[in-house]
Amino acid sequence: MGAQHARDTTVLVDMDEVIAYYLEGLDRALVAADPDYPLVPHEERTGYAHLGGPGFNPESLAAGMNTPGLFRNLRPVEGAVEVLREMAGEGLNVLVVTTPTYGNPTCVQDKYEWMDRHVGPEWVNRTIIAYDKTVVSGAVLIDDKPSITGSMEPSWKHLLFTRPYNRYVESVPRIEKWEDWKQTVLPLIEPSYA
Ligand SMILES: Cc1cn([C@H]2C[C@H](O)[C@@H](COP(=O)(O)O)O2)c(=O)[nH]c1=O
Ligand SMILES: [Mg+2]
Repeated sequence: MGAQHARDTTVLVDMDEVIAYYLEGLDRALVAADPDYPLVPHEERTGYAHLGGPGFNPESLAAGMNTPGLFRNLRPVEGAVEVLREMAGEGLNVLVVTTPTYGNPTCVQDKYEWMDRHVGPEWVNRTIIAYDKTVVSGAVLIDDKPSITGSMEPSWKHLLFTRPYNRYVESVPRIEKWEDWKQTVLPLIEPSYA
């Protein structure tokens, strides 16, 4: 079979903190696991891995992160589901690419169920759960993590989805909010597409 597109129109979209509010769900799970857990207000997080306040117990953090059902109950980010559908409707090949939490026994199933419930059943097989996002081919990856590394030189250009803990990053182009997708995503696919 020949190539279906004359150029790569694949847009890869991260899940946690990009289309689903992971940190809200994690906070609930942390307090359930340890009522004294020192939560970090989201606006005060200084980095991606800043998940506990002074004196936090790493075992409580692990218990929260590994809570069954955590990933099933996340709230969708405003506008995200609509934009996924809109991008697909414009002929882009949209795939959701997300890293699992290995110790969470329901994480993988929860992520597929979340996509089915919030975006639609046809999006389940558009969901790639992978530790190494560099092996997934695409034109653009929209992701909140400041630095994404793996075993390959990525084919995609990273578009940083703005969250409080990545505001200090200046080296990566960013998308501030979903409604900006046309101005930010399309020029990275091909300038003439915009
Ligand atoms: C936002 C965030 C996520 N994680 C954990 C939770 C998930 O298992 C993965 C998701 O990673 P991805 O880069 O969004 O695919 O990582 C975390 O540990 N800390 C965070 O701030
Ligand atoms: Mg993320």
